[in-house]
Amino acid sequence: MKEIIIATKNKGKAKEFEQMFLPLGFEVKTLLDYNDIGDIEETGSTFEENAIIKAEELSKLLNQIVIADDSGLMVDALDGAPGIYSARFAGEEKNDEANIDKILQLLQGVPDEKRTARFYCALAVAIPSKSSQTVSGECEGRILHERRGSYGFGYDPIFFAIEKGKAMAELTPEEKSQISHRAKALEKLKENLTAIFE
Ligand SMILES: O=P(O)(O)OP(=O)(O)OP(=O)(O)OC[C@H]1O[C@@H](n2cnc3c(O)ncnc32)[C@H](O)[C@@H]1O
Ligand SMILES: [Mg+2]
Repeated sequence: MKEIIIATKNKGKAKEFEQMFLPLGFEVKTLLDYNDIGDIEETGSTFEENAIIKAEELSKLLNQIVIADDSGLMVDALDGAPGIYSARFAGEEKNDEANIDKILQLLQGVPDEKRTARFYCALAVAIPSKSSQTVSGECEGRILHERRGSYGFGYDPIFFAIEKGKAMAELTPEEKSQISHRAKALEKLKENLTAIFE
């Protein structure tokens, strides 16, 4: 099987990429398979910049085509926060549960109609000695008042996905990949980038 490398250390993302790339005939490798490679610092000011930083750094190291995902949650009542800081919203240790608690606390007393939010995903593709490309996808939703469901990862338990009428964490992997920000970005990648899929 062909192989595609994703510059991520996030287990939830890695699982989703495995499931989404399998039908395309790709086996996914991630930074979880290269444990001698350290953390790549996300110094950009947009999702796109951070995705490019991650993809290019690993692509240079391995001299291979690499995809990276920079994603996050944008809450309207918090002026778009946590945004690019989603992973470390409640502290450097990147704790999903603490991040969720912080969102719920900040939105205490905020009524449903003001709890609108979206997930955003930028995917960057770095190809050795070519310039990098990015695509993005979004998924509209609302922040719930409490956790629901046990699928997925990250902020999924408190994100009500409008298109499905359910919490993201109540969706099976197949259902999530019909509507997610990540799946939408990947769709565009398939259209735009024949180089990795030929
Ligand atoms: O940088 P890598 O190694 O890929 O892993 P990361 O977890 O640090 O990933 P990001 O920097 O892109 O931060 C993404 C944050 O947004 C959250 N997130 C992204 N996609 C999500 C999804 O599909 N469902 C729930 N939360 C998501 C995720 O939990 C993180 O807190
Ligand atoms: Mg990160």
